[in-house]
Amino acid sequence: MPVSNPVTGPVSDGSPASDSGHLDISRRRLLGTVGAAGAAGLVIGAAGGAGIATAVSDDGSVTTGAGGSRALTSVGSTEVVFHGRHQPGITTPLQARGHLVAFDLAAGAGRKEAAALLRRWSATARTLMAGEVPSGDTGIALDAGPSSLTVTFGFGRTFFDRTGLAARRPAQLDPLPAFSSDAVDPKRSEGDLWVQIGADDALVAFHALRALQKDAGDAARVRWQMNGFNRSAGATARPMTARNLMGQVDGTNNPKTTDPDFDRRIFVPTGATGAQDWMAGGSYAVVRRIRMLLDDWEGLPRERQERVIGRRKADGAPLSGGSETTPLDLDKRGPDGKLAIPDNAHARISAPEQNGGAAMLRRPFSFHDGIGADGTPDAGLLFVCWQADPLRGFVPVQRKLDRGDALSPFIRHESSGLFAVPGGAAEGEYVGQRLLEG
Ligand SMILES: C=CC1=C(C)c2cc3[nH]c(cc4nc(cc5[nH]c(cc1n2)c(C)c5CCC(=O)O)C(CCC(=O)O)=C4C)c(C)c3C=C
Ligand SMILES: [Fe+2]
Repeated sequence: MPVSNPVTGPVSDGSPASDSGHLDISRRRLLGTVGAAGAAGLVIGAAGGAGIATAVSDDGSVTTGAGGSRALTSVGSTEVVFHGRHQPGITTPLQARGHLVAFDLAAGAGRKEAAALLRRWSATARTLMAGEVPSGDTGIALDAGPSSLTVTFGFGRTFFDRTGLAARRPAQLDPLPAFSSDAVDPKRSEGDLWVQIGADDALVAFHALRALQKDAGDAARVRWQMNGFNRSAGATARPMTARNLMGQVDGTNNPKTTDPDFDRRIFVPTGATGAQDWMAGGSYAVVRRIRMLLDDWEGLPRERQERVIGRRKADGAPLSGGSETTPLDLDKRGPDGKLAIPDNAHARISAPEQNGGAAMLRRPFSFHDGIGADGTPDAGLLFVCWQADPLRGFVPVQRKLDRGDALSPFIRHESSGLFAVPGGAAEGEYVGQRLLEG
């Protein structure tokens, strides 16, 4: 039976490898132990350097077990493929844990050092995503399977000057406009290089973060780092759209991979010319750390919270009626003659039909970095959105939200980044090779 995923839309549980390179085994029948799997099917042998054993049950599901003696739960066994047309971590279903890290190249490091770094990083990402254990490993993730680990690499505007590649910098990396409601800290913004790590296990995610930081060596140093989370797989009775820390169902109206125009909106086409040629199959990520003013938000009665967004809190259904997936009826009026979805409601203002069709794929993590001296939580959304061109995605929508979104009094954009995320690496290639060696 197909299930719905907040990022990719309906997901078939029949095919082992989906469009997004996700070996989709997590939603199939769980196998308790290799013994149980063996009764149902066949242990087909070891995969990877960690002595991982894979079991196939009679319904075709695949479970991977550490050491061959014990099956992992399906959360641990799910593997996302590193190589492909697009990098992983864009259409991959939201993971429970995330790290966003920006690096600056070290003084004196240029194109040659950057190429060597991307080669090292790609090799590490491929190894860890396959659940293999690199030599000299820290041991942090021993016993765990790949756990849907993804690692995604991007280049910031400043990377191109540092590497002598300014002529190949796409215009899409021109700085985002300043928005009137911004309270952006430059030290926690932008960066030469950006790495997004996601995994369904916190140790697996941290393990990848450590390995990549070590790989950076003398070539690059961390500029900023942010840690995020989402709901764990299996926490709800059925797969459903995620909630954010305001308690809203968030992600409903994301573009779906099955939409006919999905690729055109999210990925740079093959055949792109000029400075964009190396970006074929790539995408642009806008990253915003958005603090939620939770005390103020939680002081609002539920009905007012719902009018701020234009959707019901319980199930995410539009205030114009229907269920979560019913399209917004922006013209519908209540018995009092007022618009059912208020004219400053967040969902109305951000809807593609209000923005000349501008659309983006939102793939955020929540964050919580402790309680401030004033007693308020430093918590909110690590908003990450993907598009083929930020000027036809994030920018027009944020311009409009900036002018009159009912949500604005309850949030604060505290940092910002824009990164060119090249297409995925083919077997034997590293991410960014077409730029760095082209
Ligand atoms: C500029 C882009 C956007 C920012 C920044 C943003 C921040 C933000 N959003 C929520 C909560 C929700 N957003 C929802 C919908 C929605 N938001 C954007 C864009 C930005 N949001 C878009 C394009 C859409 C889809 C609009 C549509 O097509 O209908 C929703 C409704 C459910 C959904 O469709 O996801 C919620 C809830 C927060 C809390 C937030 C900043 C912290
Ligand atoms: Fe939103």
